[in-house]
Amino acid sequence: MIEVEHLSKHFTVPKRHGGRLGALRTFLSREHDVVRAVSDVSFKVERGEIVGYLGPNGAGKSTTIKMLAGLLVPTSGTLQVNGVVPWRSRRAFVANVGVVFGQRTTLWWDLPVIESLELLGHIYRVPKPRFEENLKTFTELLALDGFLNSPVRSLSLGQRMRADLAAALLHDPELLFLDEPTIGLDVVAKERIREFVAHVNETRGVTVLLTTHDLADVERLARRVMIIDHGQLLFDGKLAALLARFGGERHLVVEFAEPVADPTVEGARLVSSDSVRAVFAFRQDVSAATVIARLSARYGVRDLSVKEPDIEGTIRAIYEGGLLHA
Ligand SMILES: Nc1ncnc2c1ncn2[C@@H]1O[C@H](COP(=O)(O)OP(=O)(O)OP(=O)(O)O)[C@@H](O)[C@H]1O
Repeated sequence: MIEVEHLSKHFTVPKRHGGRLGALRTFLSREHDVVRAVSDVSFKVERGEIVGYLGPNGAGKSTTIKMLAGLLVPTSGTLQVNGVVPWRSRRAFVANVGVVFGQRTTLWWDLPVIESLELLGHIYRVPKPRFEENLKTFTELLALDGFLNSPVRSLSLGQRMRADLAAALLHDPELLFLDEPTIGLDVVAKERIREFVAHVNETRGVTVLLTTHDLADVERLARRVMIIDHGQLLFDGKLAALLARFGGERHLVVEFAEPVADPTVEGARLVSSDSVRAVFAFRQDVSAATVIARLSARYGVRDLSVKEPDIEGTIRAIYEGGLLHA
């Protein structure tokens, strides 16, 4: 369904100068830096999968999604969605894809929700009976009826997100891009969105690529995760495999008082180290207090924290400790 090979996107930005008059020098200079937002990324997504696309801020997630959605042209590499190159055949492409950006709506701000949906039905040429059927289904599943006649600008964030989801799926796309679909929602509203996404995936076979910072979304929906950082794909596999590889142990993240080269401590293994920071992993049956005591006896420690091997902790440790770079 999605085939991405050696995909890269580089942006050229004015070189930033620091110091006194830095802003003026930045403004006047003709020098440029290259931001490698996405760098040599390859993956495939099969029909019917839900894949979590994760990474810290600025990792390259949105840039990848924008290329997949045909909104950005890659610098190099190839990309096909359903056999179509998105930015070359926008019309053929959008017919089969739905996109929901949590941060902004695709609906018309001043129109009642129902009119936005009808307008989209016309734009996508959804046959009338199919439109009515989908509207009925989504109204039930997403409980839209209380606000179908309200203008989008008057909706709560949760209501707007539900309306956006219905809008993205009205034309029966086979693929759905969800970019932070639960951002800013309360627990109940988040769960409703997750339930709906799981339902359309199960009953309609809709393939979903999900970008989120909320790992409960991933835990609930995605069996497979891809992790990107600094534009590079660091992990692609089952969530369970990621947790088995990095989650089986607890991690001790240490900040030393001074730079330490190759720190060691009995009972824990060094996962990564970078001047004053180091990450150690240790087994569940080893006491954290013992490892900490041994460490502080040997080195000056400014700060430390123990990370439990839950999904949240595991993935945060991966981002912070660069575990996958190791
Ligand atoms: N149009 C642009 N021009 C220049 N640089 C850009 C542009 N778009 C993105 N970047 C840079 O590319 C890198 C990747 O950005 P991107 O928005 O893809 O990250 P992200 O993983 O989606 O982050 P977030 O979780 O914060 O949304 C960042 O360094 C960003 O500043």
